[in-house]
Amino acid sequence: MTLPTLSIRITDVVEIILLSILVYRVMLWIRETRAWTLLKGILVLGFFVAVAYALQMDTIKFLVAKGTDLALMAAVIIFQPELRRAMEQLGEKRVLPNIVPFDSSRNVSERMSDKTVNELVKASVEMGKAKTGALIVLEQNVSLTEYERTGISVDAHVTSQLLINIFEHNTPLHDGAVLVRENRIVSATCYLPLSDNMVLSKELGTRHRAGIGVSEVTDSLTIIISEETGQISYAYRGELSRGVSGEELKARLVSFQNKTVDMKKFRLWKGKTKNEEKDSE
Ligand SMILES: Nc1ncnc2c1ncn2[C@@H]1O[C@H](COP(=O)(O)OP(=O)(O)OP(=O)(O)O)[C@@H](O)[C@H]1O
Repeated sequence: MTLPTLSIRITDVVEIILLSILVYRVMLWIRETRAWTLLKGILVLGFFVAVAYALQMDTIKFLVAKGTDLALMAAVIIFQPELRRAMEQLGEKRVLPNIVPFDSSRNVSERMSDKTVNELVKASVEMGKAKTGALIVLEQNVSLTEYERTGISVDAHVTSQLLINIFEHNTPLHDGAVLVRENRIVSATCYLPLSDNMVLSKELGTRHRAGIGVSEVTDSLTIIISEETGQISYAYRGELSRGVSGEELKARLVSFQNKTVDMKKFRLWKGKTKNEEKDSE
């Protein structure tokens, strides 16, 4: 008996590596999202289907054959937010933008200036002391344009006075969230997606849920000031850090600021953005 000769080309090896990375990334994604629970359900269902196939149960086999396409479509609809987030994360990995330099999501992010960090901290501490409720979202690589559209356009430098004024009770702009891009307040009264995380403390109302919600679906950092307690909190990647001090907030903002340092280098050859021009004026 002659054994078949195996000819492995270099492209086969590359293909195996790429597929392994893809499977690994998909598994990580499943682990981090609601899809994990679904996967466990599918595994149980898969076991029963396998039994049905082994025992030649024709009706079940017929239903499975007809229902697979429908189930795939339903999964895409149900997991639309997670799939969208996964695609956005792929864009954030700085693989595509280096190949496709006109990727618009890159244009909106820049390292915040030290002045902006100080103004944000000052405003948060003062609003905390006065128990003025506030919700401030700081954009990073994922564009917040879709939430910006739900609010009133502002376009002004970040200053503590302006932030305090915006969130002042019974003023037209105090409700909802303020969005900050680079060193500017771009919009106020914005409506954010609420987090549906069941594990969150029942004490947390809609302001906190909205702050966490936007941090789950984007890479933004949200500062939340509680109207009830005056506590300063921040949310990042769905995690809430509650009751932080001014110093702690500042440290967090400084590390947030440093995350995008290399964006400047990237944009040296692209010229100044609209806001950079305004800021340098
Ligand atoms: N989806 C949303 N997007 C943006 N802002 C929201 C959203 N939902 C609620 N808010 C803001 O939160 C305010 C209500 O806060 P609520 O008291 O329910 O929350 P909370 O988390 O308990 O905060 P606090 O500790 O300040 O009371 C609203 O007046 C509004 O300004």
